Amino acid sequence: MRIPFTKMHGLGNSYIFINVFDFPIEEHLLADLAVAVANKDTGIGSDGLILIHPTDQADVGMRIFNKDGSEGKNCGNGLRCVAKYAYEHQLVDYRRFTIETKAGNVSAEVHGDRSQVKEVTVDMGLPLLKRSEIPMVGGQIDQVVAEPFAIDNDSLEVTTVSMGNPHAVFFVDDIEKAPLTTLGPVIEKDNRFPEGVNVEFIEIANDQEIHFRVWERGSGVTQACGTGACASVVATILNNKLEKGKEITVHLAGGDLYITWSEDNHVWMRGAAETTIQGTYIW
Ligand SMILES: N[C@H](CCC[C@H](N)C(=O)O)C(=O)O
Repeated sequence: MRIPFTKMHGLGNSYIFINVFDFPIEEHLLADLAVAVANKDTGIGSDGLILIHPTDQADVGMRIFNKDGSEGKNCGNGLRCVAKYAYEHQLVDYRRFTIETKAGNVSAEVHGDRSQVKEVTVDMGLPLLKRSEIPMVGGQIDQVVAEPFAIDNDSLEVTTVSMGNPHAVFFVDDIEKAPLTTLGPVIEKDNRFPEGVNVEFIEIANDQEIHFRVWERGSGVTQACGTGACASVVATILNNKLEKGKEITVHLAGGDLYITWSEDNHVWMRGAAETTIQGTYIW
């Protein structure tokens, strides 16, 4: 197959995008295609695959597949790239439009002209906070906020938030010493998370900034995670470490995202989206 693709990233969290409006792909090929394109040696190299597809539920649709071929229900960095692509390629007529995800619709607004969108704002909707919505098993209390979480020989405290996809957030005193590659993969697959989980470590810098590192479900360490940044700001506010309604700067490995958990409970994400390669993948 000769597959036209565009490689884009949000703060270094990169995906291979296929415009299904022009190039439909059979469903049974998608997981293997995600693994193939993500491979830096034999493929293109990315954190996964994203399809931009027609839908009657929104202006455009997004499906996201992790590096291991698993399908995620949402992707914040992917959404900003999809919005950029859709506006620049005239799949949509206006700067504000809706995007369907497996977790429901979101609304996006692009900033910049059709020749090059630099930044996108997304209303990510409401965070899901119930244990059953994460999902997480074990424990009785309906919301998981600073809950004791024994793992290997460590005893941590976990706060869980779903942005349509599951996130386990842990607070550390020094982000550079976060056990990202030691505990990340273990927590990702822990049986308390029946659908797996994205794992975030957070250091509070001040009342408007946090430092962030992530081990992603299905992709491992990535430079950035948009839904993770949203979940982390919500978790920090649930722990009374930050104030609701203020724009928080999240310093990720790949750059900064600006997140607000507003008084009406919507989570807003603002950040960059960039195109790096357009080409044909031979598979
Ligand atoms: N690994 C995630 C999907 C990608 C999310 C991330 N790249 C983002 O920007 O939100 C999951 O399986 O839920």
